[in-house]
Amino acid sequence: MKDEAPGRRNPGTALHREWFETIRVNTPASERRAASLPQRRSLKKEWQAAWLLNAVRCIDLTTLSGDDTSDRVARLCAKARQPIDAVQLSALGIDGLTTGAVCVYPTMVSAAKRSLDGSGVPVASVATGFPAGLMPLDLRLAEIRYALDQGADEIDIVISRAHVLQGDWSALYDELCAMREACGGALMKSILATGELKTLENVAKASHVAMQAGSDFIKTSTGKEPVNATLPVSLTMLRAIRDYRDQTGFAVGFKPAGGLRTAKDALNWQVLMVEELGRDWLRPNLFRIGASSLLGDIERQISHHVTGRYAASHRLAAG
Ligand SMILES: O=C[C@H](O)COP(=O)(O)O
Repeated sequence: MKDEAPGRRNPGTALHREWFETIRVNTPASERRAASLPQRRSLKKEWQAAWLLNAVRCIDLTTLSGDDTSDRVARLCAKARQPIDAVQLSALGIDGLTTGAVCVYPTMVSAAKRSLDGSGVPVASVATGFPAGLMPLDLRLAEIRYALDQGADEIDIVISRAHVLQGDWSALYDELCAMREACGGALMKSILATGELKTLENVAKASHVAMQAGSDFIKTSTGKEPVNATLPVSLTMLRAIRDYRDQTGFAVGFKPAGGLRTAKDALNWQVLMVEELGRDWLRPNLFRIGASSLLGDIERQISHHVTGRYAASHRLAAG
């Protein structure tokens, strides 16, 4: 796999409709497969803690609220630097654990960069008219450039759902290529907003176009759609990632986001990754979990693993 270099970028390809035009997705079969996951791998207790710690290092710790302030972002960044209590980590023989990134609105990037200075934790910014993306393209591209000027290391863009719903794959591809170019050296994660794409076939096709246009990650949702990340949608996207790897040799990352709140979710998504793509994908350069409130439950489970009891929520470091 060509994914070892830290700054790896997906070079993309020309638009190859033949890679996706005939795709058919058996929705009931995908749903059955997703539903069977929790039973497929019963993780032993001692391994659960390791899987949960791995989930932590893959979290894009997120705040995307209308009432965000630089103080809230600073608290979030403090959590990103030290997501799990140091005493508990040392009981597990680990030190230096951080989240994968923090994810904020463009106007919060500079506050996040200040708070994360020297930590090595990247700052991801949403852009392109997040969450709906219904702005003229030049303004969406200008927003990417603004976020980069503020210091963003990664850009989470949203696609135009209308292009997918109308089957206008050239328009989607061209728009994404323009965004990819505007991202320069920053990683581009493309949010498909799958809850608004109507069918799993559309999800599969949009995934292919996003990767062909050079997305470094494909991401399920903004967290603002009525339906956000689900296991059947994720299964469809992972199979598209596998196809793209088979066609090009390039490993694109995956980011489920929106509604992941429990340690069980973190385990289920990792099991899905391993079963569909293999263990190589379970690291931050190929797997991120976009979540605003998942860390609290993981902390509770880690605390229980170390001490044998659940800590009161005010004793945990997660906000
Ligand atoms: O990209 C991340 C999502 O906006 C987070 O969604 P969430 O608040 O449901 O965890």
